Amino acid sequence: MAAAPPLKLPSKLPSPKRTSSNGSPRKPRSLSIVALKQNGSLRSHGTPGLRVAFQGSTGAYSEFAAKTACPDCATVPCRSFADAIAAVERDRADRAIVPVESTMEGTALRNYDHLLRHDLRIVQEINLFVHYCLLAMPGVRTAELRRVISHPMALAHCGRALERLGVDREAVEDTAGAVEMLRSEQMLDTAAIASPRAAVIYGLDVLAGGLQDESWNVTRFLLLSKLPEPLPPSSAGKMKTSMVVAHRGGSMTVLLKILSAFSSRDISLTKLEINNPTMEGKGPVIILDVRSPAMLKTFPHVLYVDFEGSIEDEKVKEAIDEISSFSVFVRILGCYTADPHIYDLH
Ligand SMILES: O=C(O)C(=O)Cc1ccccc1
Repeated sequence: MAAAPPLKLPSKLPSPKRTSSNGSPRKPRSLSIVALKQNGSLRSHGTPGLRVAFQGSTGAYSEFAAKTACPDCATVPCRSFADAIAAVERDRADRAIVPVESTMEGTALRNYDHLLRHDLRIVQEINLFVHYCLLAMPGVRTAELRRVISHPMALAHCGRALERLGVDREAVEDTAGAVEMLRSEQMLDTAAIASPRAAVIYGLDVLAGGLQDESWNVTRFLLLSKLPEPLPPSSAGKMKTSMVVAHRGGSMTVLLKILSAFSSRDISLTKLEINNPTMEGKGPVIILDVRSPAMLKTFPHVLYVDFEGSIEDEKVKEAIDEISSFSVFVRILGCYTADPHIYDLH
């Protein structure tokens, strides 16, 4: 895998609006949670009662992102991201939300892998500032800590702070799940890294805030749907398209051809990530070819490409046709309105 280029959100979003999704950044919103039981038909983002599945427990960052994207939705906690996808596939949720990249760590390839194996489409993106706090059981002091637990991304984003603390690190499924675990097992030598809101929800003490190694810490989430949605009107804002290009050899040649197809038509790329897992001794990338009959295919080389424009634009169609003619596999992952905001929920 090529080194993941950090997301350059400041330059992509010239004057990002740090927006509180509820108009009051400090006040926790009450979240409505539904169990994984209901049946229902597909609803659009704005519809009250839309069910959005996320990986984690109540208070996870993904849940905040879901509430930001669809303020009136009911969130559906799931044990894993695979379960969140399954919830949508089995109509127990209308959408799934997934963190796919962060300014500090680049692309979360594991989550992309899940996305590629299923027939879901990206229908919206959400950029969220992520602030991490160190949370412990009431009364516990920092000097008493031996261990810190959290989601792997949170542990990675707070590496320097954890080194200074000199504690063991343990990865768990999600940040809020870590807080829940502290609470239910009454752990007195362990802290969790999670949001200030998780501290309020679970009644823990905040021992420290701003734990992330870099203050500019934005995570990009994608909202996924089972069925295609009508493209938003052009008045809704700039459109963006995500696609995957997979092939069996000559990464550099394919890369140059892709760049040429886009640059010759003046189409701006907002993401370009090369994934060559077999070069690291890992298995190939598995992608569902959604054309009929749908089938799983394996590829040693994959490129994730996001660009400005809609699949209905003539020049975008031409670029995709040109790329498809290079004996590569192309799948459009979604076409959606580019999010001009960076939401701040701390
Ligand atoms: O664990 C969570 O709370 C999540 O939603 C995953 C995550 C972790 C860290 C940053 C963004 C999302």
